[in-house]
Amino acid sequence: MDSIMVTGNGPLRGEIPIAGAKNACLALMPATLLSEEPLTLTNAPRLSDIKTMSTLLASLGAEVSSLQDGQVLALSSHDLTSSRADYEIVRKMRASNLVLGPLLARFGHAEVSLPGGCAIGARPMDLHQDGLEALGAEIELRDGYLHAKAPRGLKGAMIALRFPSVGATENILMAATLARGTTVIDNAAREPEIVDLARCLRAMGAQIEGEGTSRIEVQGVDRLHGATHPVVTDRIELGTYMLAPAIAGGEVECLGGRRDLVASFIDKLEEAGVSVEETPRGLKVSRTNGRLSAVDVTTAPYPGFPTDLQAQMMAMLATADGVSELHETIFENRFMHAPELVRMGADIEVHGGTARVTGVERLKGAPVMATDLRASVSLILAGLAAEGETVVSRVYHLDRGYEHVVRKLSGVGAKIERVRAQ
Ligand SMILES: CC(=O)N[C@H]1[C@@H](OP(=O)(O)OP(=O)(O)OC[C@H]2O[C@@H](n3ccc(=O)[nH]c3=O)[C@H](O)[C@@H]2O)O[C@H](CO)[C@@H](O)[C@@H]1O
Ligand SMILES: C=C(OP(=O)(O)O)C(=O)O
Repeated sequence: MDSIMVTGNGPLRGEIPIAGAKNACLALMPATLLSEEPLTLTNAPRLSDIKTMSTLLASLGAEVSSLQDGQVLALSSHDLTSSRADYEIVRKMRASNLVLGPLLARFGHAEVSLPGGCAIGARPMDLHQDGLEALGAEIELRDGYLHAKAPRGLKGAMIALRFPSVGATENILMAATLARGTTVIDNAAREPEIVDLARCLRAMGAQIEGEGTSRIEVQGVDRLHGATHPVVTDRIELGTYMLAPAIAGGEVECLGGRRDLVASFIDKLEEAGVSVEETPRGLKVSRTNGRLSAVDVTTAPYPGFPTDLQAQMMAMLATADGVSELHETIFENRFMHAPELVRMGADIEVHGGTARVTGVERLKGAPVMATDLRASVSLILAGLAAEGETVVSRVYHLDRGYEHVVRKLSGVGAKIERVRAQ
């Protein structure tokens, strides 16, 4: 297995282009299942998760072509042959569950393997299931698969989510586009990826209002048509690279970055002493003077502080002056990076959903192991300012969500390389 070697070598300078959002693209791709006509996605990120979703869609009979070095995805679901999402693919990536709503809406039945938990938490699908059942689906769990059918078709309904789940909102939203009548999703997730999905569905002919608020209303239509849609900027990749100069010092412009995508995250950066400036091309981040200050962070659904930036933020706070508390409220087991940061000399105590980080002057390079996607990149960020060499193993987690990480970071002066497995 490949690993990444980083050597802390001082301030970073230059620009980093930010890719299209993994989590938006993973919801947009299954939207192809809703229409017989082609869907083209531009600004797609080049990631292993996107390849996994392509494989899943191809297993259902969809055609997926990757054009322009992977930045354009041409999808067609004209001749679907299967409505079964197999365990062998679903187990590799939880977002595979996003084919459930579209398949059910298009075919009136679907069998989707239950993804199961992952390193960060149990991640059940009860909200997806309850929402689709409210639309008239009958769903039962058999042999590890959710067997869903809607013998009389889907019918619009009032659905109030107990929690604003991103995936459940996406599955219900996609299914509702082809349901008869009006669907209202209350306490809907408000993430930019939901807004992006709604915009794409609208370009395909869906009637949707309220995306980006807690109440989404959908008027079902008989059919959706083809469309071309640009994937929204990846706010998590953006936040990750904004932390590179915050940790290592220097000034980096993140091209394509927008303040509104990461406003609550920027509030915390600024509170810690990082400077963030909007430019015509994106966001310029700099840290020029001295040590950063400790800040407390609580993760929350959008527009709150994203759980997907919590690990990376911890890497920054590991060397801030004072004691920071990080409260993780979305996933029950998302501090797996803490013991690895401790191996690098960080002072972190974890009690349940709270991590108490006492900033140290400097981290020291060490061999560390990534357990999930954001944990792996947090260790790379920590390595940027650590003394000596940090070797991050299990890089396949990183490949799920960060394209060209070595190229992007070495482009701003970091000493980083991928060490290929023998
Ligand atoms: C591919 C993708 O877009 N992944 C993102 C998506 O994941 P995902 O869509 O899985 O996240 P959710 O918003 O659904 O999950 C948030 C919380 O709700 C719980 N829950 C969710 C569904 C359900 O039916 N029942 C239930 O209890 C989960 O266990 C978790 O504790 O949003 C998360 C929260 O912003 C991000 O961290 C992930 O990167
Ligand atoms: C948790 C993440 O992804 P997924 O939902 O695909 O596991 C993530 O992107 O940080």
